Amino acid sequence: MELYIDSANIEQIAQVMPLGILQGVTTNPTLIAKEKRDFQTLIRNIAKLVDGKIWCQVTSTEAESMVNEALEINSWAKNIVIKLPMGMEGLKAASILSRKGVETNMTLVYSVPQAVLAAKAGVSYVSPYVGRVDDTGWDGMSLIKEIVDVFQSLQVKTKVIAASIRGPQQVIDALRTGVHAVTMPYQVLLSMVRNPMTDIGLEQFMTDWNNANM
Ligand SMILES: O=C[C@H](O)COP(=O)(O)O
Repeated sequence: MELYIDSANIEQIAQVMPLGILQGVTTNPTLIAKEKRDFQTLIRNIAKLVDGKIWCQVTSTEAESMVNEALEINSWAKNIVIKLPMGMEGLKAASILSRKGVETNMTLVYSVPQAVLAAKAGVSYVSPYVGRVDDTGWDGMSLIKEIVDVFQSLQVKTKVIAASIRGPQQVIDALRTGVHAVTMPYQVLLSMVRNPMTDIGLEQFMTDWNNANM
């Protein structure tokens, strides 16, 4: 079971990595853009905080440029791995990069056929978007389950990382499908940690402890 935080925010990442429960960080161009910092500097700084992988997406649109960009990003730190967008160019780039031994993750996966093609291109991970599928009126979790089942029955080595997660229960539902990994936003991770009953219980313990005349 691999868990990642879906964030490019240094403060959030610095807070959660020491928990020792995450295998790394996933980013995307939207998350990077939100930080309003120099791309390379930001990724290098995140890489220093992360004991694990930092997934960084290329923004080029043609396979050849995607490959060059991926190789450049990949050279910034040892733990940086590459996200490619699903499509003809992404598949081409994935095939080239996998032959070069660069670890890749095919993102924006919305169907089992897309996941199968990405696996054939040699990606290490596919990222189906649970929340965004739900937004369209379809069932994101069923998509995850179908991809996991097809990969298992075909003995495909590519791992499935459930992305676009909107709440703690979705993390658990995704894990119950047999998915290899889940990436979640900071707020979802906090919601998994916290429970009002835990807070009430701890407050009671401390009150009783402090009131005791020992
Ligand atoms: O990069 C993939 C993200 O997990 C997408 O999540 P989002 O739908 O919350 O933007």
